[in-house]
Amino acid sequence: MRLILGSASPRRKEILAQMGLVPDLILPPDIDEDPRKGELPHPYAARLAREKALAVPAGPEDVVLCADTTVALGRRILGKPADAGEAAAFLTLLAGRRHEVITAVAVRRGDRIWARESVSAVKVKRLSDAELNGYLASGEWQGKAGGYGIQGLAGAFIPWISGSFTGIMGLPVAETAALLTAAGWPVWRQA
Ligand SMILES: Cc1cn([C@H]2C[C@H](O)[C@@H](COP(=O)(O)OP(=O)(O)OP(=O)(O)O)O2)c(=O)[nH]c1=O
Repeated sequence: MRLILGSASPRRKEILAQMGLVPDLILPPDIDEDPRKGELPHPYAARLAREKALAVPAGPEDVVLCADTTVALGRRILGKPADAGEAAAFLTLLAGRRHEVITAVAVRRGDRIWARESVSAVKVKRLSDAELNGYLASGEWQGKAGGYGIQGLAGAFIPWISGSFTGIMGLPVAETAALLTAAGWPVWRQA
């Protein structure tokens, strides 16, 4: 039995380490992440996490862990910005209001899949041009849903959250521990 992290996200590897877990293998899935026409943020995140878990090649006893983090502004899905212009547009949309961050986690062992969602509310303060431009210049928006990472410089833009900090970062520890345990992975053995 091996633990396979199906993710290219360095944050997910770090958060697993925080849980005392080191994956035997990291195999990032390659799936189409485009939302379907009219697809809402919650079903989208849940679908992607499952599709990622199914796309990772694994033996029947291996435990595969995948997740998807989606920023939702009402019915709108904000994914990873393609470039600085899109990151600026996302941050401008998010500034001065609350949004949701959904991280869906899926664990697969053989044909069985266990899945859960972590939902957090995040408030972003109003942003000055200096803040926005400074953040864009940092490049930290790259590869992050909604164009920001709460764990980095953008933490200064976020006065309030309700939910799970690790969920916003990409892997909610409580839900992940529960799913791994359900799938038979001994979460506390290595602690
Ligand atoms: C909102 C937010 C997202 N993120 C990151 C977590 C995820 O890596 C990324 C969302 O993209 P995902 O598609 O969930 O994950 P990924 O493409 O990085 O990796 P993989 O699909 O291989 O698992 O955004 C932060 O690091 N901090 C934040 O505050």
